[in-house]
Amino acid sequence: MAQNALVIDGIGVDFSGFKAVDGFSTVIEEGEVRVLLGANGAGKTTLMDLISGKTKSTEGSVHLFGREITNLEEHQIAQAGVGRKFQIPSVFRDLTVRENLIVACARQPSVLGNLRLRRNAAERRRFDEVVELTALGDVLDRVAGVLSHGQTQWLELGMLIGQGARVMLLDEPTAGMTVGETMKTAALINRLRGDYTMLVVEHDMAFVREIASKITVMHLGKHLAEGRVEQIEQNPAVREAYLGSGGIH
Ligand SMILES: Nc1ncnc2c1ncn2[C@@H]1O[C@H](COP(=O)(O)OP(=O)(O)OP(=O)(O)O)[C@@H](O)[C@H]1O
Repeated sequence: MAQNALVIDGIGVDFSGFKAVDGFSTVIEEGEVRVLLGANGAGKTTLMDLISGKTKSTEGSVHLFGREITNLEEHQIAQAGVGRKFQIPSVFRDLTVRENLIVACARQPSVLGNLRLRRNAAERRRFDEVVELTALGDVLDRVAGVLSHGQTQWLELGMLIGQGARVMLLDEPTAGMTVGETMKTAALINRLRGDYTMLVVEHDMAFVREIASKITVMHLGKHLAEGRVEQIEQNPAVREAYLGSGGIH
C-alpha cells in the first residue's frame, strides 16, 4: 500500500480575524495527483502557502512522509522535499537548459561552482532522468530565455525534480498555455505520477480530467468535498458552492 506523502490535519490561518483557511484536513498518498478546486478566494493559494511555509499557520499540522513540517522555514520545507511552482517561472534565463538542469541537480550551493565542478554519478543520473521526464532533450543547448512558454514551465518542473522535490505544489501549471502545450503538460504529469506526489490548483476541467487521481474542493477556507472526478462533478454541495455559477466545463 502507498504511504502517505502529505497529511494535513486541521490546518488554518487567521489573518486578523479572517480565516482564509479554516481547519482544513486531507491526506495525499505517495504518487497521487490531487487537484484542488475552488472558487476565487476559496483559500487554495493560502493552503499552498501554509504547506510550503510561506505563511505560518495558526492551527493544525502538516506531516511530510511522517515528519512534521508545520511552520518550518520555507527553505527547510523545500529541503525536506516539497517543491513549489508558481505561475511565473524562476529559471536562469541567460543559462542554457542544460546548465539550468545541471545547477538544479547539483548539491553545491553556488550556481557558478556547479557549472565548473565535475558532476558525480548520482547527479548525472538525476540529470538524465529529468531530461527524459521533461522531454527537453532537443533544446538542451538553447538559452532558457528563448524557450516557449510551455517549455519554460516544463524546465521549471524539471528543476524542482532535480532539486530533490518529492511532493510538488503546482499553481495553475497550464495558465497561458496553448491546447497543445496543455496536453503535453498533462502527459508530463502523468509520467511523474507514481514516483512523485502532486497537489495541483487548476480550473481547466479538460486538463483536470486528464490528470486527477482525486479532487478536493475548498469553499470559504474549508474542505467541502473530496473524491474521483465523476463523484465531484455530481456532488450537489459542490455544484451549489462552486459550480453553481456555470457548472464544471
Ligand atoms: N495575507 C493576507 N491577509 C489577509 N487576507 C488574505 C491574505 N492572503 C489571502 N487573503 C484572503 O484570503 C482569501 C483566500 O485567498 P486565496 O488567494 O488563498 O484564494 P484562492 O482560492 O487561491 O483564490 P484564486 O483562485 O482567486 O487565486 C481571500 O479572500 C484573500 O483576500
